[in-house]
Amino acid sequence: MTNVIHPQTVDPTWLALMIGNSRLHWALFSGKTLREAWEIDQVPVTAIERLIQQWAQGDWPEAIFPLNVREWVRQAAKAGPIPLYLASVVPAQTSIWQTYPATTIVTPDRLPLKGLYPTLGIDRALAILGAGNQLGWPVLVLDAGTALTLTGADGDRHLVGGAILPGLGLQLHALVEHTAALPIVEARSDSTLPPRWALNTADAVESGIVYTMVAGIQDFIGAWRTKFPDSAIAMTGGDSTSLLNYLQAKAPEVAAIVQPDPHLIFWGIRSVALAQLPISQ
Ligand SMILES: Nc1ncnc2c1ncn2[C@@H]1O[C@H](COP(=O)(O)OP(=O)(O)O)[C@@H](O)[C@H]1O
Ligand SMILES: CC(C)(COP(=O)(O)O)[C@@H](O)C(=O)NCCC(=O)O
Ligand SMILES: [K+]
Repeated sequence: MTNVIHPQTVDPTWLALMIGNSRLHWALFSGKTLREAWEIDQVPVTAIERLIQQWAQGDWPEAIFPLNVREWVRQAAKAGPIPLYLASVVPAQTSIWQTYPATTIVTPDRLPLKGLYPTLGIDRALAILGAGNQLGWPVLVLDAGTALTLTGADGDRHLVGGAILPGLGLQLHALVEHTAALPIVEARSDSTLPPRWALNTADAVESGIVYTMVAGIQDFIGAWRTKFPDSAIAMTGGDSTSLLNYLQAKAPEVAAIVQPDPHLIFWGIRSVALAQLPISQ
């Protein structure tokens, strides 16, 4: 069981929410300190409306707040509605959260980054900002979520560009959905490499997807390092542990320069919140 946490500092409590295509990613901060991070599954729009109403009335729905943070948020809310910093790549969900009275939508124009294109995902912009703040610039971010995105910025915080492909889970599921005879294959839990020359269907699917993804990642990292030899490289997202384990098995020298950090997007959101909230630096 996780320990119940309580607000002990004078720094304000605030919440960060990143709405991804698979899950809602939450973090509870006091001031600049991340106290707890958790994920919940996508919730249908009607259910969210109910949850937000409940929350605005001082009830802390278990569907959103795990037991160990409920006492913290309950106490912190005595001082007024807890600020919520929201970023979303699912437009249908974004507006609903504005019915909560203390929501700030994080938009790209608030971020100290250059050269962003209008339709760039806010998750990608925040992850590159978070990674640059933590590791320095230039920086390349791999975000292994529903999609696998690669996003790079130079030493001047200027977006160099990136790439988008179906993520590990999505590739496995899409192949099953669009074929008649292929079985559901989950990536193996120990993230060991499958046999490359597979002799059964499940291994063949896993081999095809894993080896091509890892080769693609190696190729992109190599190309980035040719441009920016000393650049930091960071990886985040739900499949980052699996992919990094595969990379470690296949190309340990490449894996060694990739820094995993599950909270890159939250570090990006934090820099927006710090500029607005009364937080001691
Ligand atoms: N507990 C989990 N529940 C759901 N997906 C998970 C979980 N752990 C790892 N994953 C992997 O995370 C991927 C989604 O990554 P995530 O970062 O949550 O995506 P998004 O940011 O698009 O919501 C899925 O493809 C799945 O393989
Ligand atoms: C590429 C994405 C779907 C990734 O979303 P995720 O896998 O994190 O849910 C998202 O960043 C997005 O909708 N981007 C807009 C297009 C772009 O970044 O160019
Ligand atoms: K992603």
